[in-house]
Amino acid sequence: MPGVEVKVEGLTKSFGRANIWSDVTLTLPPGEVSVLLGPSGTGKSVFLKSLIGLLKPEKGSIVIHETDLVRCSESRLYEIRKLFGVLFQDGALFGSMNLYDNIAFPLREHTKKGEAEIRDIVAEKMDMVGLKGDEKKLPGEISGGMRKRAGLARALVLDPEIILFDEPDSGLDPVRTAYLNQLIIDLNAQTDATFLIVTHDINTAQTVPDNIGMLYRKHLAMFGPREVLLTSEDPVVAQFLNGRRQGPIGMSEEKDTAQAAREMAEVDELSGLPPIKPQLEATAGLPERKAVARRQKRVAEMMHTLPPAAQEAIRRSQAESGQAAQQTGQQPTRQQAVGAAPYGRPDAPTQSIPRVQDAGPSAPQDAPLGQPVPPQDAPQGSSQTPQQYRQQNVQQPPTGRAPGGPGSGPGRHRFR
Ligand SMILES: Nc1ncnc2c1ncn2[C@@H]1O[C@H](COP(=O)(O)OP(=O)(O)OP(=O)(O)O)[C@@H](O)[C@H]1O
Repeated sequence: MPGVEVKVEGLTKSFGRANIWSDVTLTLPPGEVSVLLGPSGTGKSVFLKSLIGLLKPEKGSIVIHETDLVRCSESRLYEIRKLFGVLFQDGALFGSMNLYDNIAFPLREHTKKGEAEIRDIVAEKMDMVGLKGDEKKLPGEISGGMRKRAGLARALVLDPEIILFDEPDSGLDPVRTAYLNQLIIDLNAQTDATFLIVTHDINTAQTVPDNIGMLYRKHLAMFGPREVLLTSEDPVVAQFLNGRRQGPIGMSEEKDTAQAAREMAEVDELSGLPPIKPQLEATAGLPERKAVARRQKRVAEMMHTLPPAAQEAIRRSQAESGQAAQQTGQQPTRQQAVGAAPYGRPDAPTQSIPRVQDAGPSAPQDAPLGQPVPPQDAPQGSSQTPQQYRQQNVQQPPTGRAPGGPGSGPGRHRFR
């Protein structure tokens, strides 16, 4: 099923008096792969949970298929949640069920399909994630990477239009992460669903997404084509992409302005960025990602609004993929042709990460909050029970409102 656009506008979430982020505005383009980065504790998981209606933002809107999830009825929210597949960090499998039953579970819970049809669907999804033959294994008997792939197969069985990945690479070695990243791109080619991945892994951010966003200092500091963030020389981005201690991001909170400025002055190479890596392509033999052509057209239309370094990187990658197509005897794609057209206003400004000195004082991200954590936010172990699944899973009707801030109001209408 083709992916759907997700339009987030002016979204604000607090727990009691502690604001997590404010005024988050972004659009996940249909069928494209987007990554959300950000230092620990900046509210990436809270954002994912808000998208699927497990948490209720107090301001703003999340519009999917013309429904605002923040304000719609519980029954409509229940319908919209069926469009989502979610890969939780640990796969969130039921420890007592084998992989087959785990993956069949949503079909048995939410559809009237017979066992023969369920068998075909489970077999197809297990094959897609490379788990054919492992049906009888229990979650405790397999590796973390296999558990993630089983969780992914379970997220796929209802043919979701949107798939959310909460740190798919956590706990995996670099080789397994590389395989999983290729699997994500291959699944995007096969499903054309809209993907949003929360990750800390720089290699994932560099090679997988079409778009990258970054949460920082309680705001969405940036969201746009991958080349914008990957070429940004902003100190926060440079520190994050290089995994350095020196810079504005501290251990558990942002550093104060003076300390960050001292470190910046002491270390000259802080402005450098790692080279841009080519984006992964779907494995040979699979269908081409439909999102690629749509994205190229979209990016060509917004090219004049992007910073010069991002424009240059986009042109370079289009030229490289055009050359690769020529070498393999393929026609250059329509997008490569679009990329060769002249661009207007190459120096137009775009949104950037706020400098340290621009930002106000910040509270420690890990400060204890005066509000009880709702059940769905409890830490997940390596397995769960069907009852926990029913509490947490997006395909279940909400059992009650998660505590949010006081009241809800109209969001500001501003798109990035
Ligand atoms: N239900 C809740 N009640 C109160 N505070 C919460 C709740 N859920 C999350 N928080 C707080 O919100 C903040 C952001 O948490 P979140 O898990 O979204 O961060 P994150 O960016 O995903 O972090 P990490 O990268 O370390 O996983 C944290 O300070 C956390 O304690």
